[in-house]
Amino acid sequence: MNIPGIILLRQNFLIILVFFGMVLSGLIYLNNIQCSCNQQITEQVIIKSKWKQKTFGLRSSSGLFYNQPSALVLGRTDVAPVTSWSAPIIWEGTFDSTLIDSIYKHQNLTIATTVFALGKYTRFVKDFLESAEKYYFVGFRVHYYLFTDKPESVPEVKMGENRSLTVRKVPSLNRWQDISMNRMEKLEKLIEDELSSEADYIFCLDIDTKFYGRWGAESLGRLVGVIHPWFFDAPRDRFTYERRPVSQAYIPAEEGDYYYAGAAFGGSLKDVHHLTKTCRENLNIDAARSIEAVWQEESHLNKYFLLNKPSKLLSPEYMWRDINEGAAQIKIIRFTNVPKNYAEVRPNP
Ligand SMILES: CC(=O)N[C@H]1[C@@H](OP(=O)(O)OP(=O)(O)OC[C@H]2O[C@@H](n3ccc(=O)[nH]c3=O)[C@H](O)[C@@H]2O)O[C@H](CO)[C@H](O)[C@@H]1O
Ligand SMILES: [Mn+2]
Repeated sequence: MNIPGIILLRQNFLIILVFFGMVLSGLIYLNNIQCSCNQQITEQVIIKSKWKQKTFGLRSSSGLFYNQPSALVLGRTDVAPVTSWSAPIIWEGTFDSTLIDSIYKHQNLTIATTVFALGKYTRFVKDFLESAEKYYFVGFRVHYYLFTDKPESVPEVKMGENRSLTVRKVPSLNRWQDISMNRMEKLEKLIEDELSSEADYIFCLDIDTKFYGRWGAESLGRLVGVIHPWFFDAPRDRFTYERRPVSQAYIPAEEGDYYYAGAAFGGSLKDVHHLTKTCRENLNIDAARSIEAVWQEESHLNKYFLLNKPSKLLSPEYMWRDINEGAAQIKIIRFTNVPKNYAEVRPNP
């Protein structure tokens, strides 16, 4: 080969080399993009599966005897057993406790249950815990979390098998409204930091309360609200929703489904985490504008449930006015407020 021929060959060789170099770096670039995508997907999967979700379905045992459910006849005709968005409303006579317990026992559940007792409200702890041990999720694993500013005053209560109590010290607060509202933030943190790998469901309850009847697996659901005992038969324009548009809890007179109690709500960890986070954020926005909703976090909870419909509602049997009060529709009082002298027990009016 002559000299110009050799030069030509070398030039072609260089061009081919550069071409392959470009293809190779292109491939490396694409591969990197794919890797970082995979990484993002893995992270998403981890975030999603952070919540311990069991999806066993509603398994039942053979050989279990119970009354045949009817497609035609309602268990109750004097109350509504379902909402207009097809969520069940749990009333006595609408479920079979033996069947429900047997279904949920298969799932080996842990139910976290939170209460707050600050200041003089520590006096309610003993009756709450003792009555819960008798009636609340009997036969299931229950982990109570009690937040108090006086851990030393928490009484010794004998816990059943698979049942435990964790006491957390929290700072005292001067206003009952702040104590009540502050629960949302504390619950949000508890779920985030500790419960995700520990519990399957959570219920958040008032402490000035007592159980008098079964509260069991019929109450379990993704997002659970309790119909307030004073408003189950009232028209929505009479509900004590927050009516000032400046508040994040605002609900106009022509909107609203039910009036829900602030004293009891629950559901899956993921859903209750979202609920507490949203309410805490909205409480903070209101506070920054120097506005406090008429019924504090209960107002924000009602706004949340208007925009995020509960998947299950509990009738006022699950949060009644007082053990000595009745109503035609209340066939059993499961959980009720205990009477209190507001002026004496609260730190401020
Ligand atoms: C039946 C019902 O739905 N009750 C709600 C209602 O009034 P309540 O009269 O039930 O409110 P409350 O005085 O019981 O306060 C709510 C909770 O805050 C805690 N606490 C309060 C004061 C105190 O000094 N120490 C203390 O620990 C305690 O856990 C108590 O159960 O409105 C409140 C907010 O405005 C809450 O939404 C309550 O859940
Ligand atoms: Mn209360």
